[in-house]
Amino acid sequence: MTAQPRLAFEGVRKEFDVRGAGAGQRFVALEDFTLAVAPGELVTVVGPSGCGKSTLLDLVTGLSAPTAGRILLDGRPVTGPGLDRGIVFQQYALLPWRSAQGNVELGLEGRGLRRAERQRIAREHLALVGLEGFEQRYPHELSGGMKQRVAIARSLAFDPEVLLMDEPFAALDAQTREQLQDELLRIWRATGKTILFITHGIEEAVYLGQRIVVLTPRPGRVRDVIDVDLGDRTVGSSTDLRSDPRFVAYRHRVWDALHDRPAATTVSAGEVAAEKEVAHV
Ligand SMILES: Nc1ncnc2c1ncn2[C@@H]1O[C@H](COP(=O)(O)OP(=O)(O)OP(=O)(O)O)[C@@H](O)[C@H]1O
Repeated sequence: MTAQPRLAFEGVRKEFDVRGAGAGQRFVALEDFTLAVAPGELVTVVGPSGCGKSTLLDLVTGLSAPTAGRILLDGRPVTGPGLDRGIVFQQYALLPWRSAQGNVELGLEGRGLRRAERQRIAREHLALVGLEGFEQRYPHELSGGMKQRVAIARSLAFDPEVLLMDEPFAALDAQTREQLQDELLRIWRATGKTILFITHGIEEAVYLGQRIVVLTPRPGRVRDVIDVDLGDRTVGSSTDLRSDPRFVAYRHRVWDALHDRPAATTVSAGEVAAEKEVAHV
């Protein structure tokens, strides 16, 4: 990568104090995490439960600081939270007493924008996520998928440099999840945002990522970084793409990396192999 990365992790390590049994010791959650994410790139991070995926996002949001190493956003060290990073969690975190429009406007308050301007930006972003006509609905009047669309609109409305997504579709049913994956790809293409997407799901990591970072369990280290080339991913052709031999080959490669099998045993792209279903490892 020659241009300056949008987001760079340089030898990031995160330790926690151990409580209870083993108190006084330090627990290493992430070790030597190094990665450069280019502007406009969509990178997925996949790893087993407890490998430090959420810890990694906390570090990028600036909610916690690395024990060693550093994180740079456009070349500047991350030292705390900021509006240059938007985050979407698994739980939608919408305010129940505010409409969809009101929830999206929330992120824009305190930015010195006039009310009419906030309303316009919120409406535009609700339209971007396919919620035109639902602006006045309250969270309890929206489906899980719609709530997550509102959360995505809210994160994009203040125009962050980077969108951080922490298993955003994990709580949704399979069909809604696939729909929102397509929506995310469409939104990503429309906005050109840099996205770091954390997931448990191998298939989700392959479907969305231009690159997939595979983490090892305790401590979380980069086990593999896989470039994904699936040709022209036409949104809406997800069923076909998921059964494409190249897609299946990538799934196997990620599965092997997660199970610490050497790369030599992985199937090559184009090779058709039996499907293994590993939603959670
Ligand atoms: N504040 C903390 N204090 C002590 N240990 C912590 C703290 N936060 C996380 N950990 C530990 O660090 C490890 C990584 O946790 P993290 O939540 O980042 O994993 P994860 O990959 O996101 O897991 P999951 O996929 O289950 O959500 C875990 O073993 C967890 O217990």
